[in-house]
Amino acid sequence: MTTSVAAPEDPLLDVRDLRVAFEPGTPVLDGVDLAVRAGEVLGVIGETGSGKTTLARAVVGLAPVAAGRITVDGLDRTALRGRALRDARRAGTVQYMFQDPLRSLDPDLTVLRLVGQPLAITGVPVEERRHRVLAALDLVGLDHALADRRPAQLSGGQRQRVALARAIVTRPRLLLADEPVSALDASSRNHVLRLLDELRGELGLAVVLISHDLDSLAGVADRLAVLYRGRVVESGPTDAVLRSPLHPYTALLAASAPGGGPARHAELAVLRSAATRPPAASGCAFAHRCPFADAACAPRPEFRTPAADRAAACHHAPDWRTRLAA
Ligand SMILES: Nc1ncnc2c1ncn2[C@@H]1O[C@H](COP(=O)(O)OP(=O)(O)OP(=O)(O)O)[C@@H](O)[C@H]1O
Repeated sequence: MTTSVAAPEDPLLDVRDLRVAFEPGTPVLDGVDLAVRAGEVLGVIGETGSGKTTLARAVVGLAPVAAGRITVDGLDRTALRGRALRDARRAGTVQYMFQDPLRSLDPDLTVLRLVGQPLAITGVPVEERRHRVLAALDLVGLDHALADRRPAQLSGGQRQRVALARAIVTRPRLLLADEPVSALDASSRNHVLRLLDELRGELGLAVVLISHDLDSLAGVADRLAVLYRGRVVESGPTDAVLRSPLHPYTALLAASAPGGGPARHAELAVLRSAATRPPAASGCAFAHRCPFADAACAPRPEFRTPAADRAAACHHAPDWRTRLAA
């Protein structure tokens, strides 16, 4: 079952039919497909518990993959074991920026040591390490004078940049940034998002940008994947997805975002009007909350636009909007 759209060129990250379960029989990710090209930012949005962090952790080998395939630059990472897995991790091709830099950065280490850690692991000599750390600090706009400070002596925005410098110091091909701006004020948030945008161009990075906040993604993500209860319910170019959502859940997210306008408020009222029922074990993941759900929603849904650049896991994707207007 496929609910996302493969990028037109060979993707750098290709996730197919991914299933992750911490307990048997209760998948946290249930048949996720997504693809990201080099130089592209894919925004992954979804409410709390939808599986965003688990998706990123699965890509870096930190979550139990029950089925499916994760390919990075042509290498099937789910097939790696033992030494091959260790080597792939140490190579630093894929970097994961943790959600909370205050907790993920060792409080006892200086910025120089923190950012240099991934290089130390790969055996880069001290002098070269220093040189590359300072170059990474330049890239993220941090003054070299901060190199001797520890995390507690930095602002939230500076800490987030240290986390970013640490993530790019190995010159990765793929960066998974998990809520990189959620703890920041508006000005630092814009700064870090702009930085990510520049870095993907300068380094040809493929970026998976995870957020529960549509506003943070709207300005920087080329495409969006909307996660709901462990499934990608909609994917496509950001502007198109936000302008005319194909899935009622995406419409609910878009209408709830600030600046929706009166038309969106009316839509929101309808979308929120459905009485919530217990979720069904099969079929559409959103049916229990959807005002348009009917018997047609019992099989697992898939809809694609004729140009195949957008997809939605909704049987009613072509017609629910007309019913909304009726
Ligand atoms: N190690 C684990 N063991 C058991 N269940 C887990 C584990 N990690 C995550 N989960 C469960 O998987 C589901 C998805 O969690 P995940 O952290 O991926 O969601 P999320 O979308 O990133 O949420 P948030 O926006 O709150 O960070 C949740 O129900 C969570 O309780």
